[in-house]
Amino acid sequence: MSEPLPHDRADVPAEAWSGVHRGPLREGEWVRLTDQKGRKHNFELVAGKRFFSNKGHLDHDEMIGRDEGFTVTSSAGGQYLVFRPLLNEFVVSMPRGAAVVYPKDAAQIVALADIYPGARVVEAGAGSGALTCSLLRAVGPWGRVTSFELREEFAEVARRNVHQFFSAPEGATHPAWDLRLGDLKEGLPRLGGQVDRVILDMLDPWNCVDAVADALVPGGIVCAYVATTTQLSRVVETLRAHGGFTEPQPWESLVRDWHVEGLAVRPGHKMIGHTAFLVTARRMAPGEKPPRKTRRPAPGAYGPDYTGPRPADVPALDVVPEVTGPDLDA
Ligand SMILES: C[S@@+](CC[C@H](N)C(=O)[O-])C[C@H]1O[C@@H](n2cnc3c(N)ncnc32)[C@H](O)[C@@H]1O
Repeated sequence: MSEPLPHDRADVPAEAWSGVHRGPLREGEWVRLTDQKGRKHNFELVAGKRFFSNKGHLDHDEMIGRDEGFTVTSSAGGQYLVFRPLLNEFVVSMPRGAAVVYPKDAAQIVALADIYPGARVVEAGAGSGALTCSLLRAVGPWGRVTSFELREEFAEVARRNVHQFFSAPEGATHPAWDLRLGDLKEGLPRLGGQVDRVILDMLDPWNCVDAVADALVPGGIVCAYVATTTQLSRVVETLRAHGGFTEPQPWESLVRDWHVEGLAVRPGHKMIGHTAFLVTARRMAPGEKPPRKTRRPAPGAYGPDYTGPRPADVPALDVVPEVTGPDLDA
């Protein structure tokens, strides 16, 4: 990217930008209380304030100044476990503008899009800033995360949440973060290329594929996060049709809790049914194309010879995927 990295906070040590705090709880920090039924309560510690629940009240002053990891008892005998919230706990309880990337998916994005310390990452949209926090953690203070957001009110929510999580000193932003108001398609070309990773969490990622291809370094990764199968199909086909990316890899992750108590060892009864799909692909070097897969038409697919009706939004494939069993060694 053309602009210099904004490491202008010599007064803030690099480790301060992890979002992790040590030592006694301070006023202004967030805490997470877990009651005896496992219910969570997250709030900011304010001297003189009280936390109320169906088990009476608790004074914030009882918690300020103590090392996290203790139990407090409320005025009506309720017991609460007190810790600072972890990043995955913070993002599901922080104020939201747009829907957030859930922790299980943020973890997959960091792993599958191979986000590393020092990486130059671009994301859109910033939304509520949930994924931004994971990306900033992964690139560290010497990386760069440029977040585009179309809507000013969402950008403001993201700014506040990121600021809150990293507990930035007054007026300081994370040194690796560059939040830009506007459309990724227009802003990306102005970054001057040399982007290592692009993460797209928006309604129409397929419309950004050309801009992403121009910005990514050879070997760079694009990762799209989409909620529906129609979006999934469209973004995969657009990446394929572009020709300058490797075969797109669609993913979904399902996470299930387990109940383990004595001989009662079984999967939990509840799980999050669906969040979104991920698609990753790597940028080829300029002028290079990936080898075409050997394919034969599948009956009933919208292939080159298909002339019947099909949903207006689903493009016909120029090549129809082979119908095979699972390739477990791939
Ligand atoms: C689902 S939200 C993103 C949530 C975010 N990743 C998080 O974890 O908090 C999608 C956001 O993308 C923004 N958006 C949609 N198209 C965009 C574009 N072309 N450029 C920048 N932002 C865009 C929307 O305004 C919306 O806030």
